[in-house]
Amino acid sequence: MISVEHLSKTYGSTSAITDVTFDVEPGEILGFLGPNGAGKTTTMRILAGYLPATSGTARIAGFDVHDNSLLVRQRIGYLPETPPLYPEMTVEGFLYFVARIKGVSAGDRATKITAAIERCNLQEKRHVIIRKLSKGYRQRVGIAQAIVHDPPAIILDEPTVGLDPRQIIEVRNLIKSLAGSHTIIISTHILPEVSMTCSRVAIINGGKVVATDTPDNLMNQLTKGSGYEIEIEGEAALAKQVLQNVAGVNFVESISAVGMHSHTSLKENQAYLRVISQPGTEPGKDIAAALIGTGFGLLEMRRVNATLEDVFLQLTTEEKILETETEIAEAKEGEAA
Ligand SMILES: Nc1ncnc2c1ncn2[C@@H]1O[C@H](COP(=O)(O)OP(=O)(O)OP(=O)(O)O)[C@@H](O)[C@H]1O
Repeated sequence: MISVEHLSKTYGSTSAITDVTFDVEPGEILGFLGPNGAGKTTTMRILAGYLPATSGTARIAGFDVHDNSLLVRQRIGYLPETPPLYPEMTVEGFLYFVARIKGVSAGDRATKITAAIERCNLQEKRHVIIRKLSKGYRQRVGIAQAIVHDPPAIILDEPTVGLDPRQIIEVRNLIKSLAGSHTIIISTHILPEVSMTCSRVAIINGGKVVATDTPDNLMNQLTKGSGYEIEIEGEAALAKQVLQNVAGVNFVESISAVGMHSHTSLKENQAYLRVISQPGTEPGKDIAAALIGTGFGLLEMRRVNATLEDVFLQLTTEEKILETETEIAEAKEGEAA
């Protein structure tokens, strides 16, 4: 339904996005996740036909967003970061206006507007002037204007920014209810938004897509992934040696009480360890047996799964670390010369 290939955009000498490629299947919700300045809004605006790309192509429902921008605009609903609302219009008046410019036939307008109002739970505010609405209701009007012509594809740029926690839940539920019958892209820098709402995620960083997969697959692929937190009685250094030799164990590290998910205060001769297991392995039983078999007291052991936050941090910070290491190496070479 949405197909993006090798899309790049430069603003003067600033490269906003580089070689962005991804697809969104019909009925899917794709989370376009990235930190501030990653290139999310630039990509959303190109997809919505509001900004020309420097190179590459984007197609929605088979139409090129640049060559057929009018046809594309009729087939998408777009909620920009700041919804384009007319504050002096009533909710219903505004939706009539949008339905007309989106090409909804006069005979269909009343039905489609009522459907959008009901879908966005705006019945009570139908005749209220937009200026008088709270931020949460305005956002719902923003979503209503994006769906009023019943487009197959919906593009939402940071749809929950500035909302309070209750409004955020309402807007997320509304977005989820649109999936299936619509294909949706949500751009966000908020991780929970993606794991709660989206079936797939594309992570963008520094203008490049660094991963595209389901949240679960991304977490499974994470090398520094799932494992166990263990509280032992005995010497940490010795326990680490024992655990390093257990099959399925990737590495072992000592952690402080603060690093434990649930912690009690440590007594003398007690330690907390984190064991990271190799992807696809479950060495829990062998870890417990190895510790007890070598005379350690096993006070607590719990499984800890990688979170999307871990994936996100790994994917969006790795390049920086490499850069820094290169910089350090170059600096050292410079010093030696
Ligand atoms: N009109 C512009 N002129 C010059 N540079 C721009 C322009 N718009 C965006 N940029 C730059 O392009 C890059 C990507 O910006 P973009 O707004 O797409 O990121 P974003 O992921 O949406 O960020 P945010 O979450 O902060 O909105 C940034 O470095 C930004 O400074």
